[in-house]
Amino acid sequence: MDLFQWSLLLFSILVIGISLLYRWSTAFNFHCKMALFFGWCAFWTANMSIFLSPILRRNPDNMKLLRTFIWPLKRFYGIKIAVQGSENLNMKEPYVMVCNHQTYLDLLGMMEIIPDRCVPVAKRELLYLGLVGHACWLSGMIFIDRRKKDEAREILRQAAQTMWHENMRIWVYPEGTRNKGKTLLPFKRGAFHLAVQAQVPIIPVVISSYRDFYCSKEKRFTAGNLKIRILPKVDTKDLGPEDIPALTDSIHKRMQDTYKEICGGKDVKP
Ligand SMILES: CCCCCCCCCCCCCCC(=O)SCCNC(=O)CCNC(=O)[C@H](O)C(C)(C)COP(=O)(O)OP(=O)(O)OC[C@H]1O[C@@H](n2cnc3c(N)ncnc32)[C@H](O)[C@@H]1OP(=O)(O)O
Ligand SMILES: CCCCCCCC/C=C\CCCCCCCC(=O)OC[C@@H](O)COP(=O)(O)O
Repeated sequence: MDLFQWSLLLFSILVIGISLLYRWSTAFNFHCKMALFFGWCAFWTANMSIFLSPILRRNPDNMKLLRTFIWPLKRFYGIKIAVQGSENLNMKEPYVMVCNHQTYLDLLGMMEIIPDRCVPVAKRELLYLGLVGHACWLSGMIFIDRRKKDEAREILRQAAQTMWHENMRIWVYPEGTRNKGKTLLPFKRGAFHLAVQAQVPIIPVVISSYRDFYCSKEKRFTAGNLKIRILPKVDTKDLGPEDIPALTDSIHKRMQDTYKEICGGKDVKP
């Protein structure tokens, strides 16, 4: 090999080496940040469960603790959250909040805006996460088993009955699961039945795509910006079960349009 060939080989090795290091460091950074997320949640919920359970009773007011514990995480990650429409939450009465669901990181957005005495509807599996589950239970979260549909509907029916009495707000992810697609999944109807049964308004919330700073497939997690738009309330007064399909569809459309708008009208992927 002559000098030129040697230098070409060296250069190629250098380029491949640097790109491999970059990939590994991006993936390493991603895994560290995700470990921090779960570790942080596990640490604080364990503390809440062990040290505060003797003095706490199951109560939606305890959501304030989770809200406070999660607050520093966005600072560590360098995620700036811009909230639009907070004035739409200035209501004393109970309501149902519906929000799109993309990743576990939605927890940061949810805790950024979740009002007092508002509890999420969560999959029952969370309850089985030991001390994490216990802290969630202490915070008054509503657990449903998504495989037992009748039981899930019954739990939501009971929640509708207690919302006024206990002055509670309920947060539902109507897609029913995390969604990495470009558009929102069709909505499950539980949240809308809940609001109609309780005769409370629905407040749609849309969180923008994480694509610019987070992608689990690419193991990429950098600093970035997130937008949350809280839409004006949708009244359900005098609506009945027959109105639910149209109600669900109209809110889905508004949220889908808003999602596209706050993602800059781009063809977005979370
Ligand atoms: C440091 C801090 C640490 C923090 C620690 C951690 C904190 C974690 C907190 C975060 C928790 C967030 C967790 C998020 C989740 O777990 S999302 C997954 C769980 N949530 C949901 O699944 C809610 C959405 N699902 C539904 O609403 C469903 O509708 C459900 C109630 C589950 C029923 O399922 P399914 O039957 O499949 O629903 P459909 O919508 O397809 O409806 C079928 C028909 O049933 C009718 N229906 C639905 N609901 C009701 C109802 N409540 N009452 C009467 N009838 C109902 C619906 O209308 C359909 O009939 P028609 O087709 O209209 O005739
Ligand atoms: C012995 C097991 C010990 C395991 C310890 C794990 C430690 C976990 C620590 C903290 C848990 C924080 C959980 C955050 C949950 C955020 C809520 C969420 O986003 O759940 C996903 C759910 O909406 C939909 O689930 P799927 O998309 O259907 O999937």
